[in-house]
Amino acid sequence: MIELLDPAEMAEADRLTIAAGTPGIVLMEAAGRAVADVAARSPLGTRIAIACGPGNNGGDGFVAGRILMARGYRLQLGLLGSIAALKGDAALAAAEWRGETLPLADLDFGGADLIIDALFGAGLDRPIEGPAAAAIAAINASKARVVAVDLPSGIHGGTGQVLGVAVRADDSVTFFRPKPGHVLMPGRAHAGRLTVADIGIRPQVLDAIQPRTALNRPELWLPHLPTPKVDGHKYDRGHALVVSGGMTQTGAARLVARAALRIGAGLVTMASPPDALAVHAAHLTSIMLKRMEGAAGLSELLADKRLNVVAIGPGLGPVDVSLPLVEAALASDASIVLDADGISAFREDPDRLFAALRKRSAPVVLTPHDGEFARLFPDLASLPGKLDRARQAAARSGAIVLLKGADTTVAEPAGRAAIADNAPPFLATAGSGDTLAGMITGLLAEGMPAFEAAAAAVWLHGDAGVVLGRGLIADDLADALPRVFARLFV
Ligand SMILES: NC(=O)C1=CN([C@@H]2O[C@H](COP(=O)(O)OP(=O)(O)OC[C@H]3O[C@@H](n4cnc5c(N)ncnc54)[C@H](O)[C@@H]3O)[C@@H](O)[C@H]2O)[C@@H](O)CC1
Ligand SMILES: [K+]
Repeated sequence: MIELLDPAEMAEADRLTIAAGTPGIVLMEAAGRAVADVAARSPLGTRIAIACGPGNNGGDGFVAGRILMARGYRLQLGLLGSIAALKGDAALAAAEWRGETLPLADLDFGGADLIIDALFGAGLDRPIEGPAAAAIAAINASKARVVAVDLPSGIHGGTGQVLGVAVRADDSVTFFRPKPGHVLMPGRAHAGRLTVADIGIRPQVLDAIQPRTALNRPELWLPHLPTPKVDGHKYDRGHALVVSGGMTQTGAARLVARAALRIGAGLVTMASPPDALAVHAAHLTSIMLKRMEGAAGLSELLADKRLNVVAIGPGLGPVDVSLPLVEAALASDASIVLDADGISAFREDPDRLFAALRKRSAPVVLTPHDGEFARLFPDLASLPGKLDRARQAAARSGAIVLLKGADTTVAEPAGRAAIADNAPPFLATAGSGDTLAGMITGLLAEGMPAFEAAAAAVWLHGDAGVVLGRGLIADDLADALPRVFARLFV
């Protein structure tokens, strides 16, 4: 598992390591060396400019400068503030630097082939302005390759937000573990290629820190992915019910149903309003079809306890239709994936949803995009950072909250969260979200725990996008799953 440590957790990792006997300057030496190694992928003769800030990020810059100079690179180093004002490890690192230290404003970024951005890292705590902002503008205007130390300066390590202005790096070199800000947008786009260097912090410090955020990678959920038994039966793999909208909007529900079946549900049944039965009958093959007369009809269907998951929301229709249906689903014992119109149904009264959620024992996964999120959690929508938004929404609602985007974040009420970075831009296409809802539904049907099911579906959906690449449409995503699984289980 790849844990993501926010700046406070990372500072704690440093502190514990130093307390256990490794001096901070030893960590800084290792950090500076890792930066120098990435910079040194550019050949000798490269003209390097190093921009150092007033804290330990700048200290890393001094170390990298010393090492690169010893390797024969031509370089200039500029400092924001004075050497005399440096403290602690940064002061020690600067004392070992034998070259000239220019005022930051005197650095010739335009004449550099490579810029090392060591202005601010984990300690950035306010918007950047003044001379540092001018330096960042000059770095971004230059044609040089940019290597950021820890984080691109201006990106907040916890949220990925830009504070004022931010460096656009080609490479970022971080230490021990990545931060949420390396994965959350726009931080990920600013960071470029990420190198995570070992600087001698022992993974045992994580036992004390207990990080709650991880990168969404298979290690996180693979141990929970159900494997069908050799002597098993389709009834062992769950039975999902997908609730369809009316005659003119049935496609979304079929995307959900197909994805649920493809990913592994034993059986999938489409619950269809009477007017849409003929349309579905013309399209469905391996998915079963049942007639559903309004909310009462849905309740009747859900009296069959073998239906262990309900997917409801995609193409469901306006609030007068959708609200009673969702309330009928919420009153059942089944797990629920609530998406799209099913979420918007509560825009006038989100507390009504939260109250219903508190009464349930089976899990609910909410899968809003930003607009739907703002309908349920208007006060949280403006929080900086998707991670906090998802986490606070999960805590408030008691549901697993999956907040979509290039950095889809899944959070559970107890605080665990996973951030994905594998979705290609082609995934942002009509019906893609319906397929994702279906993938979660299928994994829940098979009995996968809800947080892991949501995280797994996000990753598998992203990988289906990678497998298909340019030209994909949502209809293809479910059908790409066999190839995705083949890659996963090589
Ligand atoms: N022993 C350690 O703690 C280690 C730290 N490391 C480096 O240390 C960095 C963190 O060091 P620090 O905590 O000193 O923090 P930073 O060096 O990131 O920045 C803190 C300094 O910048 C100032 N500052 C913050 N925001 C500003 C703004 N918007 N405008 C102007 N000034 C601003 C602060 O007042 C403080 O002086 C990491 O990112 C990493 O590069 C590495 O050397 C590994 C070891
Ligand atoms: K930096």
